[in-house]
Amino acid sequence: MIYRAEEVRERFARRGLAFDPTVEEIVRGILEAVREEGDAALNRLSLDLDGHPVEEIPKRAWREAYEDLDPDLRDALETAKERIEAFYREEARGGFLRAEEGGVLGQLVRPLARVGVYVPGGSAPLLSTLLMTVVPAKVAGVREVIVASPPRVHPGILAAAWVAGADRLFAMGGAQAIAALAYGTGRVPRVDKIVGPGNAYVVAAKRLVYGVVGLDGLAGPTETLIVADGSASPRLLAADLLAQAEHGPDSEPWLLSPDLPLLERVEAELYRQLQDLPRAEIAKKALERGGLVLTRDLEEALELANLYAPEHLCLALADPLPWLGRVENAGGVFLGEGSPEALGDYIAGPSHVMPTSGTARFQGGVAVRDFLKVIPVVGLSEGAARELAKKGALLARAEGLEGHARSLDLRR
Ligand SMILES: NC(=O)c1ccc[n+]([C@@H]2O[C@H](COP(=O)([O-])OP(=O)(O)OC[C@H]3O[C@@H](n4cnc5c(N)ncnc54)[C@H](O)[C@@H]3O)[C@@H](O)[C@H]2O)c1
Ligand SMILES: N[C@H](CO)Cc1c[nH]c[nH+]1
Ligand SMILES: [Zn+2]
Repeated sequence: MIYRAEEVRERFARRGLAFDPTVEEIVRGILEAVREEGDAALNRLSLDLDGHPVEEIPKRAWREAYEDLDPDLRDALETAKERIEAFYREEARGGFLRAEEGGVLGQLVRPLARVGVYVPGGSAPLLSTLLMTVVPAKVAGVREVIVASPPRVHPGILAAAWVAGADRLFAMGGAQAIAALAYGTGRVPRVDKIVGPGNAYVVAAKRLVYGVVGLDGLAGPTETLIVADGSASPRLLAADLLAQAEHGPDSEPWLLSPDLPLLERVEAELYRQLQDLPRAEIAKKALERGGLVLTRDLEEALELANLYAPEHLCLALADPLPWLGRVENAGGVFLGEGSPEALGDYIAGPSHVMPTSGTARFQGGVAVRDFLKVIPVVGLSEGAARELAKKGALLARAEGLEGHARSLDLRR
């Protein structure tokens, strides 16, 4: 379906994370049950929803899965892990302590102690998501990373846990896994923060436990928005749209271009490539949620892309670099046809866990900083404290907080 820009503008501008009240009600029930009854509810729910009780899978089984893996796949996992690790080692994470008139001001930067990572496994065993979350957590220095993934956990996920250096892994999925990580049960320890994407149940559960634990964000169904000019290949564009459409019927693939013949050729290519795509039925539904959009020019395409704030923004342009300055809202940017999003999904370097549903307006993707906390340090000299106390007391009295003002008066 080819839309005109005016037909999608309002929809793009209004986008935001919407919650299905039915899902939310189910999830509230699950959270409450796990909080109240712990492991008994966790097991019951896991049996009801996933046909299997919760179990912890020991490291020995991860290593065996790794050793049994096809050597080429093992090598691909190792390369992906090394590239993610190298990318996140670059991220600044040092604190500082600055001398200030005889005293010090600074920031301590500390890794979180225990983090829960959710690795989706309902529709596909996303072993790459394990690497994309556990590796930056370990680079940040998190002591204990606990993985949750729906039973029966795919051997590829176990092997990825081995390669990434996770600490524990529980076969548990959905809202019950989020509840177990947030509240803790007899078997599952309570974590400080939950990181990772998931379906509507997982995302609703994460939102509802925020405050009991920290969150990386609410990454849900994947989406991609490609801006293309006449230089782009219809075959590659269609393949890139289908790559993300196959995630789920709720994925959203969009292509924006001022070139109508290009859009028409991509439409024909999509039908052609769908013929033998194993997940064609899923991809077709996703294609109905997204679409092809004819824009006036590339400026309008970029303006709409910023309104939409996609998880992935792909610039399939002859010369993409000069357009980077126009990008305001995106989870990640992919420059040119040689940098397809599917490479970002697996092996380019940055984590593929990126903000969806327009949350890229205010949130970036998973990175080392998600696993750190910043603690300010104030150590003023007597002279500096005396100097600042007078103005501080004035501010306190302006707020009507006499107790604060008196505390400061005593320093003068
Ligand atoms: N944005 C990102 O960074 C990113 C990355 C990877 C994946 N994703 C998205 O993650 C999602 C993964 O979803 P998934 O479904 O494949 O796996 P999932 O692991 O998130 O969900 C499966 C779980 O959902 C629960 N569930 C299913 N139906 C239920 C019901 N009726 N009631 C209660 N609970 C129910 C089950 O307990 C099951 O274990 C996809 O939408 C994918 O696009 C996003
Ligand atoms: N595109 C998904 C969300 O960014 C990540 C993924 C995992 N495996 C394949 N793709
Ligand atoms: Zn993907």
